[in-house]
Amino acid sequence: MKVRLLSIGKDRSGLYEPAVQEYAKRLGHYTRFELVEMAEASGKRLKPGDAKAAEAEAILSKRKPQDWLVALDERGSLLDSVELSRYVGKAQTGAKDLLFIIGGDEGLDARVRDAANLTLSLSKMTLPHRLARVVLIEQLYRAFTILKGEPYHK
Ligand SMILES: C[S@@+](CC[C@H](N)C(=O)[O-])C[C@H]1O[C@@H](n2cnc3c(N)ncnc32)[C@H](O)[C@@H]1O
Repeated sequence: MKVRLLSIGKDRSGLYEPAVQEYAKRLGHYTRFELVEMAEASGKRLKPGDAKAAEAEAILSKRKPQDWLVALDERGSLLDSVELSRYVGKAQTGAKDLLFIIGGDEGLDARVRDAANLTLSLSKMTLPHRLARVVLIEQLYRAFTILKGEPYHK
């Protein structure tokens, strides 16, 4: 199984990158894991709606036939950690790969949300996309430890 976490835009502050790298390393013990970063289209002087549409096209071009696409959005479904681990486990037993998508400053285009197998909310609050990436990657690590019955999750 392969898990990819695709995000739009860079962590200009550098605040979150060490945590992301730490959890990426840990996740690598459980699954093939890849971080994918794409440039924000808003930097290309497009209007916000056009930028989101351009990003949607680039995001959807990364989807492979065996991927379950999970779009991160504050209006999505709220799962607890065990429910997320079950979702990951279902993908694993179904020989599916997981492609998680975190949007940029403007959020995700409706085309990405519509194409998703799951729209996942981390909370009803809006998080900066880089912080959302840290929370998600920790929850993915947690999900694999739950699937293995390891004591990390209490
Ligand atoms: C700054 S937010 C964009 C907010 C934008 N106004 C919107 O309506 O989507 C950037 C990205 O971070 C992720 N994100 C932020 N808060 C989130 C939350 N509570 N749950 C899930 N994803 C979140 C989403 O992928 C979102 O597209």
